[in-house]
Amino acid sequence: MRILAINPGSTSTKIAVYDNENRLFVTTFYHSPEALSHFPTILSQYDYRKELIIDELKKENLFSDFAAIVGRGGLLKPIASGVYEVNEAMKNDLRNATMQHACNLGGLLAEDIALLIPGCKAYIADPVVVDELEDVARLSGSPLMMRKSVFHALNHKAIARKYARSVNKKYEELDLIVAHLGGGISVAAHRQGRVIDVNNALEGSGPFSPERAGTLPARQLVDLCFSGDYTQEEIKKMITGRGGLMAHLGTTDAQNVVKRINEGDARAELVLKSMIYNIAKEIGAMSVVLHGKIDAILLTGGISYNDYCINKLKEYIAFIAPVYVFPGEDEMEALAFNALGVLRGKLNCKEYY
Ligand SMILES: Nc1ncnc2c1ncn2[C@@H]1O[C@H](COP(=O)(O)OP(=O)(O)O)[C@@H](O)[C@H]1O
Ligand SMILES: CCCC(=O)OP(=O)(O)O
Repeated sequence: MRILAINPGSTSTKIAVYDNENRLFVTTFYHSPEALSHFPTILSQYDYRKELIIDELKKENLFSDFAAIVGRGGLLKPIASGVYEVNEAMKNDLRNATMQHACNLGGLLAEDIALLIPGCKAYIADPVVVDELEDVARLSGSPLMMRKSVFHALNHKAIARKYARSVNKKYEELDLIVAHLGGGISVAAHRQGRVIDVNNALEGSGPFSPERAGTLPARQLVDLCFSGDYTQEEIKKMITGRGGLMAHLGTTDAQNVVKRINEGDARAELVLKSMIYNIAKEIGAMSVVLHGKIDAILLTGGISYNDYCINKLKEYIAFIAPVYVFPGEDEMEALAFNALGVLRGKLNCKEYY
């Protein structure tokens, strides 16, 4: 059975073709800020990304009899972890999502391309809105504002399961802290297979990241909003897209920041150390959520490739639990294997409504 997995990210689109468990092909299209600047919204990037995918598959002679196409799921209503068939309700919510992120294109692209192939199914798996929060984690200090579960659910679950397999345990038997350290950063407490607390990685909570501001001082933010100096759009960009390393240092590339530190840039050193310090604090917070009973801390995402960052982070957190590093992500395989599980009747396919 052939599966096509599609993962649209803020700066790239990844695709992979699987024949059952065997990966036949994987590639990443990188989209420069200039290339994306022509598109006023995420949705308007749709045709551009779709053509790239189809052209590449045709070029590789891989545009064939896919049994299923599975996309990274977007900013839908809060839902349970699992695989969902793309349907009208989902497409409608993806098209009209108030929060913007390229993953909103995953389900739409999967369905549109599946329609070109007779009998081909379209799914999403573990979208960024997987919500398993405990009730106590949902309240903020204002009844007008609830905390939301928005995070790298697909990679968190894939890495947690991979670690569980490596110690011959089930994910559902373990208490873990997982930190995805990418363009956005999410730190979660996984208690026996459920993500009971996590920072909202997209909308301004938790540590700052290469392109996001994380939690900001609330009163100063209010003053900024009403200063008349910034539009609503500009303030939103300060929170997501142009916050964090980008705001302080003009780059979202953590690798470049480490290079600058090695060249003696003291400002770069302070900012990166502060980002790491804030990640460590969030991991500490999640250790309390798990009552200090933690089997392992798992670090993943692109920044986990970097020894400077990982070593500095370990200096803070190593006392909490053993730390394991899974650089990059396992999202493409997780997407494909989730689709295979459904096609083989081993996983339940859920309905979105
Ligand atoms: N070897 C590396 N050293 C330091 N940072 C890295 C390295 N490789 C990737 N990164 C950083 O990881 C971040 C992107 O992580 P990634 O997981 O690819 O992002 P996303 O979560 O947006 O998919 C960028 O800041 C990038 O510079
Ligand atoms: C939490 C939403 C998904 C997300 O932030 O992904 P990236 O870090 O890849 O932009």
